[in-house]
Amino acid sequence: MRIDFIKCHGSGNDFALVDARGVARDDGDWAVVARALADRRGAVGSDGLLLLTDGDGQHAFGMRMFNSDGSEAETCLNGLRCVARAGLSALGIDQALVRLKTSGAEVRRDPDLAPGVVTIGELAGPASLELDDWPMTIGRHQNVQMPIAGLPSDRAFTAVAIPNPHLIAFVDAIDEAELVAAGEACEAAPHWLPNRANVSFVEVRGPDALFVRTHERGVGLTDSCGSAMAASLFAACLTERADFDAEVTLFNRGGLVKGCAAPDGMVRLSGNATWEWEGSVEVDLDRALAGDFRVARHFNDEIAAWGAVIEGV
Ligand SMILES: N[C@@H](CCC[C@H](N)C(=O)O)C(=O)O
Repeated sequence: MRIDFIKCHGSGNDFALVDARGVARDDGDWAVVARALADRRGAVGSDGLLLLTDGDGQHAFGMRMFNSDGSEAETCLNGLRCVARAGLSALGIDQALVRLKTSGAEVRRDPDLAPGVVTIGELAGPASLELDDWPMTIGRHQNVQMPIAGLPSDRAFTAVAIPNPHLIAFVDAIDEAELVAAGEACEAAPHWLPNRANVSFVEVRGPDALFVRTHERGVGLTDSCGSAMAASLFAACLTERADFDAEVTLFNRGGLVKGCAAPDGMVRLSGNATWEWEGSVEVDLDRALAGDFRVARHFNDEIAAWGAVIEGV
């Protein structure tokens, strides 16, 4: 099967984005396409697959996101900016309500954060602390700033769903091996955490700056995770490391986004949605392999504009 897609990224979290509006395809097939296009040893390579999907009576369009292991996530906030750019542009509108797997989000075109950097604002949430929904069965209904016995780390974690599940620990300095060990313990889907979780270590870099490093569910370490940045900002405000209703810069290995969390759990992010190239690829569904691929267009100006942003970080 031949698939047309755009290779894009939000803050260095990179995706293959497919316009799937009007396309009837099994979820199982999309999971295989995700594994094929996200395979870093394969023809394309990415952190996951994004689908721009049809809207409904309430939503202008929808988004689905598949991790590189083929699992479907409830949301993806770096990916949402990319899907929003494609959806807003396809419909010729500046803002929209977007349908997600289990929730919705508002998106809008924001002023460019730097010359030539297409920028999208998104409002997601409310962030929830209720563990029964994950489910996470650890003998309490919330986990704010407390160690979790099943993890190979005795740090204090805060559990936030937005609505995908995140475990967040504030640290003085990020120990990547420790982060990976905690992430992999969650990836094993232990009996107390059957739906797994994203795990982030966060450094507080002043009253209005956080640095977030994430081991993503279904992927592993990524350069950036938008929902982790949103969940980390909410956790930082909740534990008085940052202020509600104040703008905070959320740095990561891939760049940065601007964020603002409200006490009701709604989190606003504003960041890039950058096109790298567009093309098509042959996917062998039986073997989950991406084969012959052709690039129709490179977006070198956008790549350079984003490059200038991260050079300054
Ligand atoms: N990178 C994403 C989140 C992708 C989904 C996540 N791995 C999960 O399974 O919850 C983001 O930018 O939010």
